[in-house]
Amino acid sequence: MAISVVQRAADIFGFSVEFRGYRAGDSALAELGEALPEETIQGVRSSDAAIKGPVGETAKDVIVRLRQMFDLYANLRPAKVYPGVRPLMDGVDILIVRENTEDLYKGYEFELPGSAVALKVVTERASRRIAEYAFREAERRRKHVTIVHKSNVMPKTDGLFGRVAKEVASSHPGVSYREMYVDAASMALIRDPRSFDVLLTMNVYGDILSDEAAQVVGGLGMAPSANIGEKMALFEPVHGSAPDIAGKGLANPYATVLSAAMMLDWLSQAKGDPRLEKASKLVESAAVTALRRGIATPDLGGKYKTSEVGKGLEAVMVELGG
Ligand SMILES: NC(=O)C1=CN([C@@H]2O[C@H](COP(=O)(O)OP(=O)(O)OC[C@H]3O[C@@H](n4cnc5c(N)ncnc54)[C@H](O)[C@@H]3O)[C@@H](O)[C@H]2O)C=CC1
Ligand SMILES: CC(C)CC(=O)C(=O)O
Repeated sequence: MAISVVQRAADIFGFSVEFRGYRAGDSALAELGEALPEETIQGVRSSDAAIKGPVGETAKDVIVRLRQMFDLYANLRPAKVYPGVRPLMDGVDILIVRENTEDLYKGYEFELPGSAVALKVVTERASRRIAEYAFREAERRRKHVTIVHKSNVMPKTDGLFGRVAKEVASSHPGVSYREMYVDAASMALIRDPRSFDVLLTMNVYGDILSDEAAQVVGGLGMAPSANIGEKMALFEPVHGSAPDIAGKGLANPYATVLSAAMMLDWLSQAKGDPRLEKASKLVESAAVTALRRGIATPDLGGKYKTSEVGKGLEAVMVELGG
């Protein structure tokens, strides 16, 4: 779906795109013996940008590895109410900025006799660069950051993250901020989601809170994401392989389509090509128009299959793109 939408945008705005497909995930493990084959790693490395679909139970060996391998340190997870969806509350527009390379997802787990241990890794460098990213994003939005951690229980690790985030806050006087413990933040996301603009948090909390925020704005089928590094970026829907609905044509494709829009926007800045920015805007506005017209899967109350939503969306792109 992402490919056809990007190709359609390319046709409309007159730029060329070369798509290369690479295997990863459960099927790659079963058929090739590796969830993340070397060819896929090289493919990601040599591309201008990458987009990943759901890969299943081996997600840790694919996406967590790619994030760390290519230092894709900023995980951007917007949670925004689109027309035609059924949100818990209207008017919500949150950007979760999640540190993407450290914390318990670093993968240092050990078994001992009768117990198991995981190391939570937090560095000043990674905390500072993600906080800088979040405050810069807030400057372009509603100028408010909520810093989320649990330093009352983990004063060394989460304490470091919170301290560095507040130091960064002091160099962005135009952006206001508040601090919340993650348990209180998860409650506030339900009770008062409109009070959030940018939510800056650590890796594990960001993973969990972004599923919650997605549900607040209409469900995981509406949640795109970006994994951004200094020079590379990889885009993916927040959701997984949805085994309960897989193969039935029920999966909502908007999360993937909106991830493709994020990719075009990132590429427009990376390449300095305004046609790519126009393409990104067209994909998003076509999604808005299609959703207004009820072109949606059953999770949104629609009656269309995944592929029908894709065709409908492309038709709207052509209509809006001229
Ligand atoms: N970043 C990644 O690659 C991720 C991978 N996963 C993997 O995906 C597999 C399934 O994980 P789950 O915990 O079940 O999470 P999931 O995100 O696949 O599904 C959770 C719920 O959301 C629904 N859902 C997800 N995507 C949807 C869509 N596009 N349209 C409509 N409904 C949708 C599902 O039907 C399910 O009820 C696991 O193997 C997990 O490891 C899960 C989350 C993220
Ligand atoms: C490895 C993934 C399943 C973890 C996750 O849900 C994510 O980081 O998006």
